[in-house]
Amino acid sequence: MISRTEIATLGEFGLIRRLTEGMKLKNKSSQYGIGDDAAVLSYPANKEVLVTTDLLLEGVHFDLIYVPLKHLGYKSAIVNFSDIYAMNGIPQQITVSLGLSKRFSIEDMEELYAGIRLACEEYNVDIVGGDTSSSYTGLTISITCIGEGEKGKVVYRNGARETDLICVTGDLGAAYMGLQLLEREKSVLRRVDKELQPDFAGKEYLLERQLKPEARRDIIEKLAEEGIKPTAMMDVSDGLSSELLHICTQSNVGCRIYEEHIPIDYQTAVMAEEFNMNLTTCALNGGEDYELLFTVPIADHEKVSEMEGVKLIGHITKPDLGCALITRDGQEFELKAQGWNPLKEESHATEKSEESK
Ligand SMILES: Nc1ncnc2c1ncn2[C@@H]1O[C@H](COP(=O)(O)OP(=O)(O)O)[C@@H](O)[C@H]1O
Ligand SMILES: Cc1ncc(C[n+]2csc(CCOP(=O)(O)OP(=O)(O)O)c2C)c(N)n1
Ligand SMILES: [Mg+2]
Repeated sequence: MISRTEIATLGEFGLIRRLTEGMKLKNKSSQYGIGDDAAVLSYPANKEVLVTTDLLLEGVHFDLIYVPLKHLGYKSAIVNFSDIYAMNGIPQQITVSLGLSKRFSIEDMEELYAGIRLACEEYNVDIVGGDTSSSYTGLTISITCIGEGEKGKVVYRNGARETDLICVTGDLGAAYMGLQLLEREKSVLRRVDKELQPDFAGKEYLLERQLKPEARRDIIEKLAEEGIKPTAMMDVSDGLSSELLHICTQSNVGCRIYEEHIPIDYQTAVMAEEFNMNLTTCALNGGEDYELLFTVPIADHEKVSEMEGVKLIGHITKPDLGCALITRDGQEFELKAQGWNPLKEESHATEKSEESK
């Protein structure tokens, strides 16, 4: 059994020391990291500095019944890197802020940090600071990521223009099916035998996409190599429909995407069938794909259609045509943002005192 040491035995500073032991700064832009009142960063004049932040709350964004802490740490860092790549930038530093309840031991935090540190090693990012405090309500993780973009090369959500092509990387809906699978096994295990291990054979890809997603650094590198600067770009965290509507609203354009071109993995399709769910709906609204959605001028058609891992799914239109999906049988449906929304009624957390009323 893994030993359990109360966080109180080390205190805040002891814990921070333990978690950040042996960390070395890798990037030139990281002048000074952990240990003072603020980190010191230094970016050259030809770079833009990009800043993004994400808040992850236990029970809202993750469930520790089926998410190992190391995976959670890895994913918390990755979702921030993904936002920097979505600006056509390169992540350089993160700060990590934690709210911890008494349920968590030093060993738990070491696991979480092992995941964060692994992601930082793989993506060449420095951890330069953070904050640690106690919490009454489980685990809270907030990561801020700082990245660099080349002046004139940063890509916003508002640059899509009529006739541009709409591209998406990888495949969609798998992380969502992974979550459905884990939720199903959780409720089955609760009812039956605690010792029984669920059988995930043939569904590994879905679990990997939910538990250990990657950010598309490779695509950003390839676009640069090919000399392509997307006109608009964002990452798919809440679902393709929702993100496409963001791009179209902010760019004041409409769009047409084609059901038959939406990239979906075989395992996602099998799982949707098993759950009796509409596959296209899952791919459009599932979320947590952390793929890149971008638009390019029609002149780049040949280049993007030859890029591995990139699919053309439609095109940008005049704003008055609205945003629509063309189904396999040629019908047109208005795109709606039905993606995951932590603030919508059913999922909006209720105050404990209100619940007991
Ligand atoms: N509480 C907040 N205060 C200020 N800005 C916020 C807050 N929450 C979100 N934003 C900003 O709103 C914009 C959209 O946020 P969001 O939908 O969360 O984007 P993403 O899906 O990329 O994380 C971003 O520019 C983000 O920084
Ligand atoms: C217990 C649990 N509930 C819900 C989800 C699904 N989920 C968590 S984060 C997320 C999308 C992104 O979250 P958000 O707070 O909107 O991040 P942002 O778009 O701001 O980056 C989704 C679909 C999950 N993985 N686990
Ligand atoms: Mg956000």
